[in-house]
Amino acid sequence: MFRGSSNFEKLLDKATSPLKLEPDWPVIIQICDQIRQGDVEPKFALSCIKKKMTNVNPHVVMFGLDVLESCVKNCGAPVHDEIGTKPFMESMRETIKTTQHENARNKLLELIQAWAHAFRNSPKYRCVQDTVNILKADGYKFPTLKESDAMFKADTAPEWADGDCCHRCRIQFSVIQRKHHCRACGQVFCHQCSSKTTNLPKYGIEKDVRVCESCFEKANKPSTT
Ligand SMILES: O=P(O)(O)O[C@@H]1[C@H](O)[C@H](OP(=O)(O)O)[C@@H](O)[C@H](O)[C@H]1O
Ligand SMILES: [Zn+2]
Ligand SMILES: [Zn+2]
Repeated sequence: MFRGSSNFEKLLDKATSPLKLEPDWPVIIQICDQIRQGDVEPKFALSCIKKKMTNVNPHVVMFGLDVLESCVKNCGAPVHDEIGTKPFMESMRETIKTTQHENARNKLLELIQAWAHAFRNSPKYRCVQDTVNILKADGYKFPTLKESDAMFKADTAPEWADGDCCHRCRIQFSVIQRKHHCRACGQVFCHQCSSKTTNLPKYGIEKDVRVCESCFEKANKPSTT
């Protein structure tokens, strides 16, 4: 875990270097991949990104916002679960109130508005819309919403299901018969039914991870073309 974090921090410092003249998208994509592959905890990643918001250098702040925007768009629920919390939203409000950089303030208002729109049907992330309402009540002016900003295109691995027996052979789990999860379908299996591994590029998972028999076959069937 520690290695992943230090590697993540190096990537983030590179992506937000004040020496850069424009966003370093290849590095930003690597950062998103690290989160999507589980190489770094989303909570840790976002705490590092948040620190960039308070940097004295406006370039660092703006590049940090580019990283934040990309992670929210590309990493799915693990990141949404972090930003859609009251503490995170409060820290964003604090940044909007205290930052010396007008561009950063406007970019953050734009992002929070886009997230509120994207999460409009998710009560779980209600505090994002609440934050927009509070900021409006505080007199902040939001830019016109661009629908495209609120489209999260990421195809992310499904959340893990729970169960007391194997999804495929129905054997009951016990102290001996341990549970395992397929990273492709998210279902719970015994070891015998999920002993294979494969990468899942469609979910941004480049390394081999545990999958069930049927997901292994699907991921490795010869293409018909
Ligand atoms: O070994 P355990 O103590 O039962 O814990 C299980 C392992 O962590 C499994 O990881 P894996 O899928 O990578 O095997 C995970 O899928 C299960 O949900 C956990 O219950
Ligand atoms: Zn089984
Ligand atoms: Zn599966």
